[in-house]
Amino acid sequence: MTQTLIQQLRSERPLIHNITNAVVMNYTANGLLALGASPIMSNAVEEAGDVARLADGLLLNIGTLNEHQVEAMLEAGKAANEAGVPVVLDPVGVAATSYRAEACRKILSTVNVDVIKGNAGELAFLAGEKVETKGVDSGEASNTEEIVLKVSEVYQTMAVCTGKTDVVGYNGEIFKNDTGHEWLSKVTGSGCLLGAVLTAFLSLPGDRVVNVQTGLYYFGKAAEHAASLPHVSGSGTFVPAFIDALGAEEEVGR
Ligand SMILES: Nc1ncnc2c1ncn2[C@@H]1O[C@H](COP(=O)(O)OP(=O)(O)OP(=O)(O)O)[C@@H](O)[C@H]1O
Ligand SMILES: Cc1ncsc1CCO
Repeated sequence: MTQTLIQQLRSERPLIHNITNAVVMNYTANGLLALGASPIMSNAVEEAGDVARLADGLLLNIGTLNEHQVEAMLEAGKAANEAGVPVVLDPVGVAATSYRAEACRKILSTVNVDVIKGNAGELAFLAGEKVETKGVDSGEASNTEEIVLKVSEVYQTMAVCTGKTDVVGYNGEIFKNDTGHEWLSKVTGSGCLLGAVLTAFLSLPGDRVVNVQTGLYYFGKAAEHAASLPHVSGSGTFVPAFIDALGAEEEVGR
C-alpha cells in the first residue's frame, strides 16, 4: 500500500502550493522535491487564486503571518475549494497570540479545510481548551484523542495531532501512527514539512484517511532510517540524511 502510493506520487509529481512561513520555506521545498512532489512557494495575493487553481494541493501555514499573507490564504483557499484542490491548515503557534487565533478563525470560516495538522498545544487550543503556550513549540496535552475528535467535529475536517505518537481524528474514529524519531522534534519545521508532505499525499486519488496515514507512516519511517545511519549523530547530521530518506527508492518504510 505504502509503496503503491509513493510510486503514484512520484509518477504524478503533484504540484503543491505552499503559503508557508519564512523559517521553513527552503526545507519544505527540498523535502517535497525529495519525496517526488513539485513545490511552489507563493505568498502574493495577486496570484494566490491562480496558483491554487493550478495546484494539486494547497498548504496554509500561519507560522510567520502578516496581513498580506492572510489575504493570500483566503484567496487561495477559496479558489482551491472551487477547483476541488485539497487544503491543509497548519495553525502554527495559534495559541500564542490573539492575532494568530483571529487569522485561523477567519481562514476556517472562509475555507473548507480537508486536514488541520498541528501539535498538541495548537489542536488543544482549537478544541477550545485552556493551553499553556510555549510559542510555536508544543504545549502538553494528555487527552489527544478527545482533542482530535473535537477539532474534527467542530471544523468538519480531519484532525492530525503530531507528537511521539501521531493521532488522527476523522468522522468519530481515531487512527494512530508510531513511526518517527525524537530528532524530528529538534529540527525546526519538521511539523511544517510534514504538513506539506500530507498535502502531497492528499492530492492522490483514494481514501483520504489511508493517504494521510500512509504519509505519516512514510515520513516517520524515513526519519527512523536516517537516524539509524552510522554517520548521523544528532539533529544537524540528521537533516540531510532525512531528506535523502524521503527520496529513497529502497529500504525506507516498506
Ligand atoms: N518524540 C518523538 N518521537 C518520534 N517522533 C516524533 C517525536 N516528536 C515529534 N515527532 C514527529 O515529528 C514530526 C513533527 O511533529 P512535532 O509535533 O514536533 O511538530 P511541530 O511542533 O509542529 O514542529 P514545527 O513547529 O517545528 O514544524 C511528526 O512527524 C512527529 O511524528
Ligand atoms: C521557529 C518558528 N517560528 C515561527 S514559524 C517557526 C517554524 C517552526 O514552526
